[in-house]
Amino acid sequence: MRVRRPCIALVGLMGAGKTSVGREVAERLAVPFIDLDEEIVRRQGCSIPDIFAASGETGFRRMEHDVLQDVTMARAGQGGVLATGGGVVVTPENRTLLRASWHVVWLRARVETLVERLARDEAERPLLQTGHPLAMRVRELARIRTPWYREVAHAVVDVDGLSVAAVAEQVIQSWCGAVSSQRVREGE
Ligand SMILES: Nc1ncnc2c1ncn2[C@@H]1O[C@H](COP(=O)(O)OP(=O)(O)O)[C@@H](O)[C@H]1O
Ligand SMILES: O=C(O)C1=C[C@@H](OP(=O)(O)O)[C@@H](O)[C@H](O)C1
Ligand SMILES: [Mg+2]
Repeated sequence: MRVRRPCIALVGLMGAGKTSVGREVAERLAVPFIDLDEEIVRRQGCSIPDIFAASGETGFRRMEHDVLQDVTMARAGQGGVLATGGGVVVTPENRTLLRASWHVVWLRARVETLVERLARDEAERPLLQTGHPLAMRVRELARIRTPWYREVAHAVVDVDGLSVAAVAEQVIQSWCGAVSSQRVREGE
C-alpha cells in the first residue's frame, strides 16, 4: 500500500479560522504546520501591514505567490498543513498550484461570523482598512472571492457555530475520505 502523508491546505476569507484550525489539524496529524502569512513575515522581516504600506497589495501578492511555490515544492508529498491567507485565490496560478498539490478545504463562514471575529483584530488586516463598515467590506470580498474558493476546494466545512476543535475534526475527516476514495479508484 502506498503511504499517503496528509497534505492539507485551508482556504477561506479572513477570520474563517485557517490559522487556528490549521495549527490544530497539524498537531493532531503530527505533521508540520505552515502559515503562509507567517512565512512571508519571517522572510521579509516585517509585518503584513508594513509590507502592504511599502509594496502595496501587488507586492504582497507577488511575495505570497513565491512563498506558496516554495512551500508547495518543499511539502507536497512530504506532508504538512498549510494555512493560506484569504486572498491567495486572487492569483490564478495559486489556484492551479493549490488544487494540483494539496487537499484543499474551504472554511466557509457567514459574513456575520466573520465580522464578529474580525472586529477584534481589524488593524492587522490592511484590506479591511477602507473606511467603510466592516460588514460591507467583508460582504464585498465574499462576493468577489466565493467563486474562486469554490473552484479551488476539494471539500467545504461550514464553520459557523463550531469550535476550532470541531472544525479541525471535520477537516481531518475530509482528508480521510479523500484518501479512501483514491484507494477505491486505484483498486487497492
Ligand atoms: N471556530 C472558531 N470559533 C471561535 N473563534 C474562532 C474560531 N476560529 C477562529 N477563531 C478566532 O477568529 C479570529 C480569526 O482566526 P484566524 O485563525 O486568525 O483566521 P484566519 O487565519 O482565517 O484569518 C481569531 O481571533 C481566532 O481566535
Ligand atoms: O484576505 C486577504 O487578502 C488577506 C488575508 C490575510 O490573511 P488571513 O486570511 O489569515 O487573515 C493576509 O494574508 C493579508 O492581510 C491579506
Ligand atoms: Mg490566518
